[in-house]
Amino acid sequence: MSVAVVGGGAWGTALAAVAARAGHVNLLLRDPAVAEAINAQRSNPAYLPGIALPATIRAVLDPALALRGAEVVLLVTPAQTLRAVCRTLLPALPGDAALVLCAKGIERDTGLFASAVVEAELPGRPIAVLSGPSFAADVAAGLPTAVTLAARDAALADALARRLSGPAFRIYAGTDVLGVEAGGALKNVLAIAAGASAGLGLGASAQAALVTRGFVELSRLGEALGADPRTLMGLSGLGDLVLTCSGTQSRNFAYGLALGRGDDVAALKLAEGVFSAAIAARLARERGIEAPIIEAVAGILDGSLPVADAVAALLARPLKREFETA
Ligand SMILES: NC(=O)C1=CN([C@@H]2O[C@H](COP(=O)(O)OP(=O)(O)OC[C@H]3O[C@@H](n4cnc5c(N)ncnc54)[C@H](O)[C@@H]3O)[C@@H](O)[C@H]2O)C=CC1
Ligand SMILES: O=C(CO)COP(=O)(O)O
Repeated sequence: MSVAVVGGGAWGTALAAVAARAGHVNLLLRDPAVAEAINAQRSNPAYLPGIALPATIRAVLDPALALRGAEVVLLVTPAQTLRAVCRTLLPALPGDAALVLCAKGIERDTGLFASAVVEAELPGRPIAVLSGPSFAADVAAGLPTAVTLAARDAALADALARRLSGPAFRIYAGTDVLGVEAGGALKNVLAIAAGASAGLGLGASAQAALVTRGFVELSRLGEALGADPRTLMGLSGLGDLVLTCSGTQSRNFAYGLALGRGDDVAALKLAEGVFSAAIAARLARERGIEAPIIEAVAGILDGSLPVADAVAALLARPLKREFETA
């Protein structure tokens, strides 16, 4: 299957590098300087510094050229850009190309996950989602990584998992599209909380409590949205939550850390949780799901809740059972 990747940032470049081991990959991006660096120097210093890229990646600026003959198209731009990117691609997209959605987020204006956005913009296309604990730099460097790819059509998921896996990049196939998306989007919000806790110097015990109680929120909300609990316990839920809450290699954690320390966040890299927090909190509220950590992150980000007050509010919650017994 011939592959094209849309988005030449860290993750798009890393996924193109894996897919390019099995054949030529077109990488569609916007910045001529990045395209030039990839084609001439086999590197992407703007987004993946220090990593040598295979010669089988071709960076392309023209959608028609990039997508010609593509059987699989990976969409790897930030979640909030997905709808606009679909509209840009439509005239050039081969009708039967399978779309693999790799962004982790919730569309802030609609509350839709990526698959619903793409189904609305490009109806009738075969769609899969890919998510799981995987830092772009690790994947591009060939370090062992495992992720989940889900499509409603199980045979499509299996075929895509085979095509996109690499020697150290293991893709587990599944059919729970919503579960994979919910895990990937919600863990970003929770990683901001974990980073803020570290920035406030609350210690490793608080960190563990946040990750654990955060996972309860991810599970409750994910299940209320229709996710299979086993997916949420898997790579794209618990797995990615653990990774993203583990340190500053995560941009969401780094963003929270800066908030906790009172540092400026303006120049930080993309942190998808910033855009998903308020809508995640709203989705929880609308479904009557208790999600105090997600609510706290949303409040910190919209400026209504000082970071220190968020901690006090979480600690002041009434004591309760850890879980209800039948
Ligand atoms: N970096 C990582 O380790 C991982 C990232 N992801 C997810 O992948 C998605 C992309 O993240 P990164 O590549 O890391 O971000 P990035 O910030 O490194 O790159 C974003 C890319 O999207 C392009 N872009 C931004 N707005 C655009 C628009 N309106 N139209 C077309 N292109 C646009 C930028 O030019 C850039 O090439 C995010 O949803 C992220 O959560 C998922 C797994 C790992
Ligand atoms: O999704 C990721 C790892 O799985 C990347 O996390 P950050 O976007 O927080 O860097």
